[in-house]
Amino acid sequence: MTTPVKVAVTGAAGQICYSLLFRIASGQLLGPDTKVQLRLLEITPALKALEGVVMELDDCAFPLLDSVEISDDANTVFDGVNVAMLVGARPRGKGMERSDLLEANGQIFTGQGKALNDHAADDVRITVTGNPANTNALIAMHNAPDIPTERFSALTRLDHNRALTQAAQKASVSTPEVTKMTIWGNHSATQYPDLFHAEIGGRNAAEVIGDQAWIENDFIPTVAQRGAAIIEARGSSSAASAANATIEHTRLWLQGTPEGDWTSMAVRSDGSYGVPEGLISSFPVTTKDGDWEIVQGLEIDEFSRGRIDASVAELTEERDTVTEKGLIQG
Ligand SMILES: NC(=O)C1=CN([C@@H]2O[C@H](COP(=O)(O)OP(=O)(O)OC[C@H]3O[C@@H](n4cnc5c(N)ncnc54)[C@H](O)[C@@H]3O)[C@@H](O)[C@H]2O)C=CC1
Ligand SMILES: O=C([O-])CC(=O)C(=O)O
Repeated sequence: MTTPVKVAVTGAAGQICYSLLFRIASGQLLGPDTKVQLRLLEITPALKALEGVVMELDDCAFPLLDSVEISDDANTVFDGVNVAMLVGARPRGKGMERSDLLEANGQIFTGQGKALNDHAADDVRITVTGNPANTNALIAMHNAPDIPTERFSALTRLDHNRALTQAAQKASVSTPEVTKMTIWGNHSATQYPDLFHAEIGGRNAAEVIGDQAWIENDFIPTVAQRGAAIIEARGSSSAASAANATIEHTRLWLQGTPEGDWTSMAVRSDGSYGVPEGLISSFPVTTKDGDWEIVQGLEIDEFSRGRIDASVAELTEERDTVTEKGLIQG
């Protein structure tokens, strides 16, 4: 057994966390040899519900769960944490876009950025799931000047997984046959799920599928609108699949992407692929030992260029909005 890892999770009494916490505690994030200390943040009115969740965690008698602490104070929860999963934020309802949540949620990430800056462990790795995830991560990053910017990320692995399944079903293969999937841009309706650099059974995925109309009129909108379709069907937003993706995103970041494959992760742009430096945008990323690198050298044709630019334009607008609101300094 190695030293226990301190994992902070916000929004711990919410829907996503009702799946996420149990999977972390059972070892699915850090593996079978690492104990976990859970640090759970909620707003004061939700602490009672969170106590109930903690009772249930106790009742699982997870061998790897070393301790659980709860609080409504971010400074306490983030003290010494190695991993922070920022899930706590209001979800959208029917007919809303995720960016409509900036007003309600943006502020949360100024305070949490500052608290992480002042209290997290030196090796902290931070993932934002709460929407609008890219711009919330940008806000947290700007409010944590002492934390290296590469420690901040936002979740697009859920979109990546959605794209894997749509492609696998179309090609009548199982999901592990689909590799090198990329989600570019924003976790929003403008995101660009890219089949042109993906592979199916080691061959170019777009060529294997051989149906440009399906890619444009079916695949891309289905993946990009999947969150809304789930809200329409379930009456509330995806929870178990979001928890699954949050685990997978962080596990891959800590343990590394498999040889010959990559993941999608929204990280601070260094200007790669013409994405303005400083935006938190989704890229194809390889990871190793807790570090990530944007995959370089992919050729971007006119179709992909237009899609990436449209999503990045939206991210730029969101950044301008939060700058105007004073949530980040321009
Ligand atoms: N990036 C992604 O792929 C996905 C993101 N989401 C987003 O994740 C967020 C959470 O979704 P759910 O768990 O379904 O929502 P939920 O409403 O069930 O839970 C959110 C929880 O966050 C708590 N919370 C609110 N403000 C907080 C604060 N300042 N500090 C700590 N906790 C706070 C609330 O009390 C609530 O318990 C939403 O913004 C949703 O849109 C959901 C699915 C996928
Ligand atoms: O659509 C939503 O609001 C929740 C979410 O981000 C997703 O399911 O991708």
